[in-house]
Amino acid sequence: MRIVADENIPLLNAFFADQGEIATYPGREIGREHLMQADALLVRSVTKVDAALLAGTPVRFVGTCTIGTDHLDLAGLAAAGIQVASAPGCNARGVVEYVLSCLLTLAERTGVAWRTRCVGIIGVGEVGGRLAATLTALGVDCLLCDPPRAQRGESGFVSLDALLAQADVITCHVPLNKQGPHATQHLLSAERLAKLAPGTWLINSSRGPVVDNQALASLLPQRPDLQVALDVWEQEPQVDLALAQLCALATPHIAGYSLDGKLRGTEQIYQAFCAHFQQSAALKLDDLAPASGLAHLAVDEQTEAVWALARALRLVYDVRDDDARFRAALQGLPQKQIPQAFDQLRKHYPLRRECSHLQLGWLGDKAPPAEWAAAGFSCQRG
Ligand SMILES: NC(=O)C1=CN([C@@H]2O[C@H](COP(=O)(O)OP(=O)(O)OC[C@H]3O[C@@H](n4cnc5c(N)ncnc54)[C@H](O)[C@@H]3O)[C@@H](O)[C@H]2O)C=CC1
Ligand SMILES: O=C(O)C(=O)[C@H](O)COP(=O)(O)O
Repeated sequence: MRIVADENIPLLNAFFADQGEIATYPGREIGREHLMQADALLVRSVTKVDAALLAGTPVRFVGTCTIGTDHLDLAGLAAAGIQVASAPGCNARGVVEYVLSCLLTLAERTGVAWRTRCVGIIGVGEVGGRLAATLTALGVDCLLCDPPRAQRGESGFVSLDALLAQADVITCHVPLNKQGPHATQHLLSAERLAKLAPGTWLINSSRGPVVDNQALASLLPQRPDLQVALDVWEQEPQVDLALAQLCALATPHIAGYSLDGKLRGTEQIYQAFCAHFQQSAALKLDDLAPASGLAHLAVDEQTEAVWALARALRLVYDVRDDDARFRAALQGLPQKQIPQAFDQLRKHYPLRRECSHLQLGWLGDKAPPAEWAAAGFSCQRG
């Protein structure tokens, strides 16, 4: 068995060394010449894979250790008889924590309490669904928009235009679909952006083209009331630095970059690979993942739950650090050098664990507030 893989897949050897011979390359550089003897191709989001890339190669399995699949030509690969697997939900919690951190930061900067804002979630799948559950547990009002789910008869959704008119915060969690009845390319078009209510906070951590970046860059100089956080960019790894300058928060596509999320992605693809090649999937992430490196925070009945949660979140993840690194690395660079600097920020991303690695030590006599557990934090006595 020969496996070709992106060099940025963590625990690649730990999971796959027993399965065959592994050759790794930078994800953006994987070409047909590397695949002429490969049975399986394992990628992340930066490798564009279509039937033409694989034509004439023995590759019969493609696994992407990511949630998004817009870099894969799913229809073409299926027509060519190539099995494709992705890692649904693997880093969804990381994205939720990124959004929470954006809310805390924008609240601090504007002086508007984030818990009083109505959050409009566009795309209510793994990420949007977990975000809605977390915010609801914290007492935040949410509006949900997901036409594919509404069309399947599920209730509780509003139309996109109703959401845009009513929400104080808009956060996008849709896949990038260029065609079809629910296409998402430029879902936030120039026309829709122009209608954003005064003081709206807009967060995009889905895919760059979901928001018309050129229209946003034209709008923002006339709308200083809008607060925009962009994690994804229309021409990645190229970034429009003028747009980044106008954003309140700018990061290099790292919303889901918790180590936990990346490792779950590798494990999910290992399982799919073993199922495809009829191998037993004997290895478990719990046995291979590095120790948790728990952070601790002691709280008691006098501590306001929301204050404690904000403090807890800052201990594990702070989007301001990613924003500062992004601006320090990219500002003033000639355009030609931006893609490499963008990729370097992602390749050398600091260790980040999820909130499940934070222990809230409860010192009170009564039971700890239920909303903490509901919001995804573990709380133990002492
Ligand atoms: N910035 C980052 O680091 C990360 C970005 N992502 C992006 O986030 C996207 C969403 O992730 P998940 O929630 O896990 O995907 P998911 O597939 O579980 O959920 C997506 C939801 O969007 C809905 N949807 C589709 N078209 C829509 C439309 N036109 N309007 C409103 N809703 C629509 C779907 O019905 C579905 O419920 C991924 O496809 C990926 O592109 C995911 C992980 C990390
Ligand atoms: O899972 C997804 O979808 C994402 O957007 C990942 O965060 C992408 O990470 P890379 O594959 O670009 O490392």
